[in-house]
Amino acid sequence: MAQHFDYIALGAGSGGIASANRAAMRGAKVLVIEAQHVGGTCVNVGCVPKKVMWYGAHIAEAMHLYAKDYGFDVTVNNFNWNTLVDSREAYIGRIHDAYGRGFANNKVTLVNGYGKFVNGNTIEVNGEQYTADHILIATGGAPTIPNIPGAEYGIDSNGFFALREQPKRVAVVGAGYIAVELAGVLHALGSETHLLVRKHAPLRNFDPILVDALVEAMATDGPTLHTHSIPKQVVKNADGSLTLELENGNSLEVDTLIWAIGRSPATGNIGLENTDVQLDEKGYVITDEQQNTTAKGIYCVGDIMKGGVELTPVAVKAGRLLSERLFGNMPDAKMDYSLIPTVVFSHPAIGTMGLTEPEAVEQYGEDKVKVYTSTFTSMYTAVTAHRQACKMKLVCAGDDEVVVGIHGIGFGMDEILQGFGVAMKMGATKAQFDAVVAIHPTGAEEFVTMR
Ligand SMILES: Cc1cc2nc3c(=O)[nH]c(=O)nc-3n(C[C@H](O)[C@H](O)[C@H](O)COP(=O)(O)OP(=O)(O)OC[C@H]3O[C@@H](n4cnc5c(N)ncnc54)[C@H](O)[C@@H]3O)c2cc1C
Ligand SMILES: NC(=O)c1ccc[n+]([C@@H]2O[C@H](COP(=O)([O-])OP(=O)(O)OC[C@H]3O[C@@H](n4cnc5c(N)ncnc54)[C@H](O)[C@@H]3O)[C@@H](O)[C@H]2O)c1
Repeated sequence: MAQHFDYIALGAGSGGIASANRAAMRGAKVLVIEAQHVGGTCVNVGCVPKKVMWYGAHIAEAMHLYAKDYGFDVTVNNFNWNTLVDSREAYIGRIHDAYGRGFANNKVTLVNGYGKFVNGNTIEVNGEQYTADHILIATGGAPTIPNIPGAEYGIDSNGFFALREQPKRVAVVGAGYIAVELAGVLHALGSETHLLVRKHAPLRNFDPILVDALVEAMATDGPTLHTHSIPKQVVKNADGSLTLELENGNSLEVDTLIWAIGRSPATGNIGLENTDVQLDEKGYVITDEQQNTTAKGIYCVGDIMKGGVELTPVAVKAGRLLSERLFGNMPDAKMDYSLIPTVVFSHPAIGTMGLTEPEAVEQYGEDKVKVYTSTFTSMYTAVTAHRQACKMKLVCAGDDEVVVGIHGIGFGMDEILQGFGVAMKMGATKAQFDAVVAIHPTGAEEFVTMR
């Protein structure tokens, strides 16, 4: 006999955990099924280990680039990659424990195993069947590997987090968040790092002020950027090194190759053919604005959702709102996918929300868009030989100059954006930004003093 639950979450990542706990808090009998580690991509091979490595890179930069001019005579005898990895994994272990306590407190049942739909209200895992009135699919995604000869000699972001030895020479292929973040970390920690992008720059869909400043920062103190560089073939050499052959005729020899060319949704092997859930041509789940799939009683949040935004807080919020709708007496609850702030943990960090300048011009017309910018040297680096630029931009639209885009790159930008996000979400105008007294001396004050 199948065990029956009010709610099953397939996948205990950002979306599944948040939704399951909220449903249980609202009185539902909940089952979570997880094939690997609780916490999903974010906790195990995403945001969390990435941010730890980024902090490690910060410490390296402080010692190598800045300490001397602050008067410290620092001699670094050794950097032990494994110590950093051990500290990181121990921290992740403590997060796993916290999730376990959360599930226990909320009386959520966890089953470890790979779940598959048997029909629209039944999931089978480890040979057992479980039924529910409501089922959430939150299975996340996996890194994409290109279809070229020798691609298998490369690793992906999961492989990066599994590295127990620091690569001496490394190539990172891709131009998105992951490529930029991993290349920045590897470079700062001392690997000879090459970042290969297909077009003229990384993060090319971000506001041009960010792209230009990032490229400038990379040229000064960052990984070697190879533009217009498309891998054609990877050859493994007798000494174990890899030669990356490019379509433009160039080649590059490295010890480790990391593919960071995007991710694909994990929907291909979960028995969706036994349900009425429809996928788009790339395998993303089609939903309406309340996370309903095309199958009654089956919902979806997170990275597998068509038209979604692949960020942890998005999966978490959508998951919680769905549970409020299903079990919390909030029939109209739905996620607002507009104006989502995001940070790239590059060197220096990027924070961005809303429209880029080109997008605003296209949407409102050139004469309705006014742009304010600020360029300065972060005070943290200004007293050193490694001066690092901060660049900020406000994109305003209409006669009221509503702030429709906020973009910044520079020291502290990762922590600055959240508060301005509140103002933007409330529809703040440039005049309202200016009405706030600045906090001095900070980088954030530039956003309220731009002329
Ligand atoms: C390197 C990297 C860095 C990132 N950094 C950030 C960041 O700094 N900030 C940010 O906001 N976002 C970041 N992200 C994105 C973020 O991790 C994802 O958006 C988020 O994890 C998506 O949550 P999810 O619930 O959709 O899926 P996931 O977190 O991927 O969880 C899905 C879970 O489902 C499980 N699963 C899959 N199929 C089955 C099955 N059949 N049965 C049982 N379990 C199954 C998987 O094992 C997994 O645990 C990063 C991603 C990566 C890869
Ligand atoms: N700081 C953060 O919040 C953070 C960090 C990491 C990831 N994420 C999330 O995870 C998602 C996935 O990140 P990602 O970096 O894998 O994907 P992405 O979509 O951001 O970037 C993929 C990049 O690879 C390039 N590319 C695609 N195919 C290629 C090929 N064959 N050869 C060379 N380049 C190719 C694309 O042009 C694109 O620039 C992001 O969109 C983001 O939402 C967020």
